[in-house]
Amino acid sequence: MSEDKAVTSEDKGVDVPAQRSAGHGAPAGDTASREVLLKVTGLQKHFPIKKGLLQRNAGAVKAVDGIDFEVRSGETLGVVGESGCGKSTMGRLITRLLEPTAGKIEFEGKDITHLGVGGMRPMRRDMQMIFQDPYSSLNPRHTIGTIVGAPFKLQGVTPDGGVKKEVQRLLEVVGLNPEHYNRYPHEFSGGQRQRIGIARALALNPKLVVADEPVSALDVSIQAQVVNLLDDLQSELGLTYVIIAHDLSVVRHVSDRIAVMYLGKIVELADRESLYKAPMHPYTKALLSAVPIPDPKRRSAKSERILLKGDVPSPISPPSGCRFHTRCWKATEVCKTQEPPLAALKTGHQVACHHPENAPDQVPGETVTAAAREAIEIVEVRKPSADEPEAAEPAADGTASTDTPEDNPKE
Ligand SMILES: Nc1ncnc2c1ncn2[C@@H]1O[C@H](COP(=O)(O)OP(=O)(O)OP(=O)(O)O)[C@@H](O)[C@H]1O
Repeated sequence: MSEDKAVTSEDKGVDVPAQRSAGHGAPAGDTASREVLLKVTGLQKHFPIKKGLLQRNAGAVKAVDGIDFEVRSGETLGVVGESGCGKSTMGRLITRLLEPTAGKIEFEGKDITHLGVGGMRPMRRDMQMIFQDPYSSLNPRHTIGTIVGAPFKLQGVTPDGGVKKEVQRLLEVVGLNPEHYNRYPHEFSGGQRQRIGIARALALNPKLVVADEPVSALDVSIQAQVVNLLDDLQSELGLTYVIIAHDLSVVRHVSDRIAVMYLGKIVELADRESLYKAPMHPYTKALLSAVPIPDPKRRSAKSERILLKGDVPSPISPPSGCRFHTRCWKATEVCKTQEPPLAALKTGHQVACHHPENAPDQVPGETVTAAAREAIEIVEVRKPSADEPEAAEPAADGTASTDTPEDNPKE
């Protein structure tokens, strides 16, 4: 998230005092050299399906089915994929809101995979979650002061100067008026409510923040403001993020690395630049083809969108071999039978594909199946005319965002 950040908190008049002590939150730069904060190995979550009066086991929803990744201190890992591919389950597993079926989760080198409520209590301060829907995640009967101050109560912590003063400071940090301490959630707009959720997540000075679709419930014009706020807070407070989104355009400007998930698996994991410039997995290529092109020079070029036919298969009985083979236009016989491993085909770029794009074919000489030839439809995307406004997109420089009065944070 670091290097192309264009708007600072000062630019936006957001006063973000330094909160975290030195050591964490190293200055922006090469995240690869930083220490690993979170390490996930072979992580699985299978939700059992029970049937009948006797509640017999009738299979399982393989929501997360063996994933490996690391998150380094101070970096942002974006996690993308279509609805139902296991992103939220992954987020809830790593923050230990869900018990994993198998695999290992290490936080700062400590195995937290099966820690109980008591064991997790001290860790809760270090890892927080921001949820998708700011409307339902805030209790309508509680004031903002009570909501943002709740983590102190839960953890039995009294900040210097008292809870009220600290909550008011946090409200200011996220760009809200501290005098609105006694107001209720319904008195705030969607973007402001998400700021309240962010203030609550920051209360205990966490190291890792997992944001599950933090802007998808918000108006497009507000999305950029919230994304930029998260970006600023990361630089100021040295936070580490896992940001989950179904849309590659949301994580584009804020991620250092991006993991693409499909049916419970990570199919591609790469540095942001590498992924956007030369995606290797056909699924990623299809997702990217749906993202608006931000470069005005390239925008005038013809743009083709890859439409994947058919629905995402059921995670109860995912396809054999490569799970994407039923929707892939490059699928061959080997894809039906052998699951491709997630392998580094380039420095900082891993992919699980027998026939990757922008990389040597891993199983050359195979013939594309008849079904694969019918798997997609290519649609030419109409180029916007010169006088046509373009869709606002969360941009690092916030230029696509309109500061609507509705979300003017301090009003
Ligand atoms: N508690 C549960 N019990 C049974 N199945 C579940 C449960 N939670 C999630 N699932 C299933 O697991 C799969 C992955 O769901 P998940 O919410 O993690 O995906 P997602 O990628 O975050 O999608 P979305 O963006 O729609 O939330 C889905 O098929 C979902 O129906």
